[in-house]
Amino acid sequence: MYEKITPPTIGAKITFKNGEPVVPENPIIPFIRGDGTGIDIWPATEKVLDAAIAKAYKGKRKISWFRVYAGDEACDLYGTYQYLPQDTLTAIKEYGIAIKGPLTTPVGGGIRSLNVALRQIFDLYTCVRPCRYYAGTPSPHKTPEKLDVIVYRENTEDIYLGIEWKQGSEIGDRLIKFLNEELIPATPEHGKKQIPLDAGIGIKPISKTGSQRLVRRAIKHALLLPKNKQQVTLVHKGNIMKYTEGAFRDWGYELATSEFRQECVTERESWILGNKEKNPNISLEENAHEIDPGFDSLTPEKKAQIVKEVETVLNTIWDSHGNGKWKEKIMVNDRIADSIFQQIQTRPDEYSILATMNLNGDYLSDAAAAIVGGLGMGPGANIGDSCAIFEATHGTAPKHAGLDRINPGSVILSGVMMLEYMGWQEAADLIKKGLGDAIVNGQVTYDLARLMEPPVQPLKCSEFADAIIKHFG
Ligand SMILES: NC(=O)C1=CN([C@@H]2O[C@H](COP(=O)(O)OP(=O)(O)OC[C@H]3O[C@@H](n4cnc5c(N)ncnc54)[C@H](OP(=O)(O)O)[C@@H]3O)[C@@H](O)[C@H]2O)C=CC1
Ligand SMILES: O=C(O)CCC(=O)C(=O)O
Ligand SMILES: [Mg+2]
Repeated sequence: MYEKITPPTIGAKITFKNGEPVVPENPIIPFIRGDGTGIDIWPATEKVLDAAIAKAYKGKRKISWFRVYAGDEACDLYGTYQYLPQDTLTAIKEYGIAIKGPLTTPVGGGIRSLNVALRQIFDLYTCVRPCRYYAGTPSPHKTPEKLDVIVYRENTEDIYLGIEWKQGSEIGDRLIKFLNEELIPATPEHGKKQIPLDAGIGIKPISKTGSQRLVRRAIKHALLLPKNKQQVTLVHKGNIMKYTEGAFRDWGYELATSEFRQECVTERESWILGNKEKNPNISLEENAHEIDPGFDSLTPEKKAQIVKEVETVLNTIWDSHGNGKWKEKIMVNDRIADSIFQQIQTRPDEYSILATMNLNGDYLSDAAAAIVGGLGMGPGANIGDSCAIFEATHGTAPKHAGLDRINPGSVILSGVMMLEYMGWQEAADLIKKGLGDAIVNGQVTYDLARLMEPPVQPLKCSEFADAIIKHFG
């Protein structure tokens, strides 16, 4: 079945039932070491995960690691250009849960991203990237502890679908001609716009299905959070990209107010309900005026539309959500993407789950990780309905590769997410404690050491793993 790899002889498969993993006591889990700093990070990660599982379950539970290959080391084993061998895909499909280090993607030309390919091949449509602060972690921000968000990033579409044509290519030029001469003139709202003839072209598909399945998972996650964190913010640039990013917002609200009607309230609904609670005799017009600051300058049609919105909200959810009951529901709001980048810095404690499309989530997860300690502290998970692959937010950081100095924290914390996903909470908790205590004691790698005051001597990557294990307690 496999060309060049052999699964462990001991261990059993993880299966999936209704989208959730069913985990045996001794699961076989494929891992990809990764390019660049993967060579340093993976051994540290494996050591910490194994030690935590051994301590938590005293031999009753154990992972049988199954080494599979992707990226540069796959080419070494399987031959030139064999970046993602069939063996690796077969193993991940068969065993259901995998964990990986970072993989290189060249800029401009060359292969398309192996990381993105894995997400698309296994339909891992949800990328979950929590950004929370560990006490004692140095940060350029004054109050990093106020940020505790989870980026829920759509993981399979948007421009990451990779449908693009190079400037000057035959099909690219044909497409531009077709758009300029036929489709744009046939669309009155585009007026006389034209695409420059020397443009490269990329396609940005955002589907209703893709958007709603992502928002569904985000809301389900919010339901499990403490009351004060039960909020989902739809992040988009819908003012500019109305039918892709704007549609993502609209489909998100549509899903929240249909599938989760009893559990959710939208921000606008909360204003309407709140206005009536403050003044039970408020008219529909006055209420509409309150929720829309520019109401007076709107056209009569637009005013009527907002009044109708107020009436519909009060008619449909006053009984279930009024009289303050909405405060117990999941708040669903939306923010424009550029604004959310400043909001997570200036008002971090106002946000919880940030549901995004693919590109916005990619940017936002690096930015949020920077606030709570940098990319060395940014874990992640790619989750589908019958497979999950855990990986850090960061890339291969090539200049640090092979020097035993990079911070393995983000892949270790991705391992923590994997253990939690498997239901192995006790082992996950040990690692979180060990990592937190190591940081509080100033036992950190170079990235955190350089920000600490007073400065501390940095630990090596491997030493940081040992320090985490020592602090299991
Ligand atoms: N999922 C994946 O596998 C991903 C792969 N990539 C790929 O990785 C390659 C390199 O990308 P690049 O843009 O350099 O981004 P990287 O995320 O690899 O690194 C950028 C910088 O972030 C810091 N950093 C990254 N990882 C860590 C860590 N574990 N601990 C501490 N600091 C860290 C380092 O900063 P400093 O030097 O200042 O300390 C590093 O130089 C590209 O080919 C890219 O496509 C990128 C993102 C995700
Ligand atoms: O695949 C890559 O090379 C980059 C992907 C990335 O930046 C991410 O998923 O965060
Ligand atoms: Mg990224």
